[in-house]
Amino acid sequence: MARTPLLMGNWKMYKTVGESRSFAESLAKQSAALGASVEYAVCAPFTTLHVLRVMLPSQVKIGAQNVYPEKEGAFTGEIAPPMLVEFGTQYVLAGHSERRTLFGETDDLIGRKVRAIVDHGMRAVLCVGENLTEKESGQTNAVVAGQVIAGLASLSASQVAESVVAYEPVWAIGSGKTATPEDAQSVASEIRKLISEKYDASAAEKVRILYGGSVKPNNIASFLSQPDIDGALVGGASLDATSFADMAKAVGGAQA
Ligand SMILES: O=C[C@H](O)COP(=O)(O)O
Repeated sequence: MARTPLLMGNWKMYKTVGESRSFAESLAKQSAALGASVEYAVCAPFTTLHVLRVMLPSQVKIGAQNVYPEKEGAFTGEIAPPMLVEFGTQYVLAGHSERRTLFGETDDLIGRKVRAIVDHGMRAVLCVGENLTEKESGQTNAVVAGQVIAGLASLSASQVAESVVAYEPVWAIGSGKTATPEDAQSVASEIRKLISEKYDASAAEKVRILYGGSVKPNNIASFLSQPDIDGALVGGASLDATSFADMAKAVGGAQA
């Protein structure tokens, strides 16, 4: 069964409402690049979700970068799943390395976020990846496996099948360095094998695995052409509409 490729931008803490409007207008002019066989999404700051939902080409889904795992309550500064649903949010990132390292998010909290995202009918994008020290000491697969198991722990096999895992080596994020497509494929293949063992073959076959870390228009196809890599989670290169459209064209080509 073929998995639908997913090109997902993560805008991080970039773009005001005005800048988001300009992005949407520019991408709308280039919407011919958005082929029907690929799924597109932008994970944007909360303040821009409404304008993006209204203005982005309809092929591009709305994603959020974070959520708090409670329906409502006295959690100052946090955002609840129903608030995201109301904006038409379909994807939510959980466990991005910047959340893990800068904000101290633990595997336990990330697992609760994944559970809350799925419970509210959105799709979780569980981000995993090793840092440089872990890579250099040969721990990549062990670190990634631990994060995958903990992040998905509360989901059933059919819920895992509908979720997304983004493999993002921490040392490749925003650094201009990427994993080689072969190394990224090797980790993606290990993730799929692990999901088959922990859940079932159907979940492993259906779950989409993305690569992230310094993906650009000129290298995205080399990742998407790997058998276990189903898309990309793109930071910096997703901020410019023409760059996003160029990646969309490259993804279409890689899957053709
Ligand atoms: O979520 C996206 C990743 O952090 C990758 O960011 P980057 O494409 O700027 O390296």
